[in-house]
Amino acid sequence: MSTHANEVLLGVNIDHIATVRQARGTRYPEPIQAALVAEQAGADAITLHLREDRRHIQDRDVELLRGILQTRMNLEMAATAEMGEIAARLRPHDCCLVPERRQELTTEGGLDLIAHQAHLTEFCARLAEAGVRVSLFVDPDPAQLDAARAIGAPVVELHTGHYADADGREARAEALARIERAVSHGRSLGLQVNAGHGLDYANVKPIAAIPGITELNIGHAIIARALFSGLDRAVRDMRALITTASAH
Ligand SMILES: CC(=O)[C@@H](O)[C@H](O)COP(=O)(O)O
Ligand SMILES: NCC(=O)COP(=O)(O)O
Repeated sequence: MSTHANEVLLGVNIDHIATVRQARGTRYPEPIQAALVAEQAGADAITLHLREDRRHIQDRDVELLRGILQTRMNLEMAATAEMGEIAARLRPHDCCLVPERRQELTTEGGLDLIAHQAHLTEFCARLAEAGVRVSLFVDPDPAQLDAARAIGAPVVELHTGHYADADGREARAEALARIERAVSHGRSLGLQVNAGHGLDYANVKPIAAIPGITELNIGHAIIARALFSGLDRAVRDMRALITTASAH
């Protein structure tokens, strides 16, 4: 676990260990083993996305990890009745509510909090009652952050996918500036502001350097690098990049 008070925290997303397992229906690779290695290598939390279609993480993974993790479990899920029941039963430390579309390859954007404000207000209240800290996965849009505040969620995670996918320096700088403004706006509303999606070894530093950002959730790039350098090394290398960037 990190000890520096201002250090940006790293949540390691282990979904794609399960993606490889599900590709063959084997018993390996084991996401539980990955989570423990990631914790030992310096992860501050383990993130996993229990998708409605169960394409990677399975219910059994969440159940086993809930009793084993030594850091925090950040469970990503859609705001459906089924997922609400699972979260209320297992009570992960954090629950990040995300949009899901069956045909998507990966999460394509943030939740529309304005369109679903009434449902999400009720959903978040039920999770808070169960002792779960709720985070809302949103685009870096001030109106969405205002809605997060109105809904009563203590945490938001800014979707960094458009920053990661930006084509060219100008587009990347524009996407970064949008995230910087959103962090500052979210903090002014009293929200904890996290970020994630599509972050990798080449693009993480400017995001980690944003003042006021608390935690980055990173999965695909870390698991991909682990194929060649091992998961322990892959987590340590990402941890070091974040630490260096957030120290300046
Ligand atoms: C919500 C988010 O940005 C990620 O957790 C992402 O959902 C990872 O899971 P997938 O790779 O299945 O999209
Ligand atoms: N919430 C973002 C996350 O957990 C990891 O996303 P990615 O690094 O796999 O794109």
